[in-house]
Amino acid sequence: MQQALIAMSHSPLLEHTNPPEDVKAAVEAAFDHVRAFAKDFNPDLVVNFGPDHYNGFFYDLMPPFCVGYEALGTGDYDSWDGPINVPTNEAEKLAQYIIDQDIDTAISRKMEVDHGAVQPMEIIFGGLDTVPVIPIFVNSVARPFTKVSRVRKFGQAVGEYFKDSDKKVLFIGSGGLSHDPPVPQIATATEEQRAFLTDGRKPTPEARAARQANTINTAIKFAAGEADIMDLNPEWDRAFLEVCKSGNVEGFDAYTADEMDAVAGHSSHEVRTWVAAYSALRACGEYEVDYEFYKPIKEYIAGFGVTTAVLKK
Ligand SMILES: O=C(O)/C=C/c1cccc(O)c1O
Ligand SMILES: [Fe+2]
Repeated sequence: MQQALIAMSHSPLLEHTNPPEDVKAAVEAAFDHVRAFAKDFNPDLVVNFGPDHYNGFFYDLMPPFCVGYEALGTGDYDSWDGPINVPTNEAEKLAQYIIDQDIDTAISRKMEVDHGAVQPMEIIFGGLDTVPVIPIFVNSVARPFTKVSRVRKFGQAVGEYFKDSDKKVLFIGSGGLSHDPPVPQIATATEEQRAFLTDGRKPTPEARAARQANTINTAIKFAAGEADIMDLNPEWDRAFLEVCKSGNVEGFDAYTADEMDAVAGHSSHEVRTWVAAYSALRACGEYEVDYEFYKPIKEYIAGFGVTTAVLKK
């Protein structure tokens, strides 16, 4: 088996809020599963589809996709802070291949990636300086959003590139499922928020702490039924997981940005990373989802999903 997949939610609240013990234990068991899965698969390379939350990408230049040739973590919410082990030459060849398939992508020789991109690798491998990783940004917070069918085609191009590779490649998708954390949106932003969304790199320690405290407080209130954010939508989450399991990645095309906002929250777009990852795996062959965990967890502001998939023999 040359390709495999892990698609999972992330949450910066994992270390900051306190769900009931049985919920924490269930999430930890899911993390144990993905760690064992990755250890068993023993990838030579990870291709990591991740979102960003205005830590690395801003409205001064917001691409739908970006392949990182070199990258570093932003360290938000105590996530990976520093250089990432990216095989630059392979990333360059991958981007050229994607473009040759008539799918345009940005590239970066200094891509900054936040908790949303790095958390799965921190959980699975203990960091981003171990297994070589090509980080790929998939815009999941900043309108305008590219159509989901485009994300599928982008993922397919990535998968095709690796289909006959002699390397064992693990595709990771990080994000989702339904959730609506307090990340500002450009359409409703105040002047100050608009300035931040446009060019908010390198926040002061105070600004970063205030943002993080706001998210943590919102999560605590959300769990207590008192927060002014959209509820999680387990029904939507389960339907999305069914599409992942079906193997029919064209089924993702029915999702539209407006409907996702309306029924699953403004950060449900993070499932675009799953769409890219599942489409990449599908381009390598028929797959089966051999593990699924799901729980709506208000303390993490996340419809929390964890899946693994392998190619059919
Ligand atoms: O960027 C933030 O401040 C918050 C991000 C967040 C909160 C809850 C769930 C997630 O997936 C997030 O990325
Ligand atoms: Fe996120």
